[in-house]
Amino acid sequence: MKIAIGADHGGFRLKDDIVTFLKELGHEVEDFGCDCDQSVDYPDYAVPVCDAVVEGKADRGILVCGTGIGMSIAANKIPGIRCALVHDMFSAQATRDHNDSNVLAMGERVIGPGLAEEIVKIWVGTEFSNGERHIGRLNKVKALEDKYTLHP
Ligand SMILES: O=C(CO)[C@H](O)[C@H](O)[C@H](O)COP(=O)(O)O
Repeated sequence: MKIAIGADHGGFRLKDDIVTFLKELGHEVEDFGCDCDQSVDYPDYAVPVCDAVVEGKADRGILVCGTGIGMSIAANKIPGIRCALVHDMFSAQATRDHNDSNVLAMGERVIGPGLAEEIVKIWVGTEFSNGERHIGRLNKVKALEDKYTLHP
């Protein structure tokens, strides 16, 4: 799988750990930064990761900031992105199974690398269930994108 990844200054250490972990699992990773603790703005790193997913240049995306919240808020503004903020293994499985989430957000200031790696492993390895009820709900989410997207 090809995975795009990005972080702000609050998440780059965990992001770097996840990059190494994903490569060990045999995945291709495109790292959009950042790479140091100089203060940056999370939307600037959410956008290139999400663009890569929406444009089909990456299969999935992973975003890390201090809490994962800022990244998830920014990512979910982008049509086509279903970003899940996850800090437990049950939700990692459920959000793939039920929501077909294509971006995972986590917070370096919330969880440690051991749990984050378990979450990534489950999230990357779980397929969408294709359940009829879930497809119907996702279609309603897509309809919201159309309804609330500003058209010039
Ligand atoms: O957006 C966030 C919180 O919802 C992220 O966790 C950021 O990483 C955090 O806000 C950065 O905070 P800092 O005080 O500027 O380091």
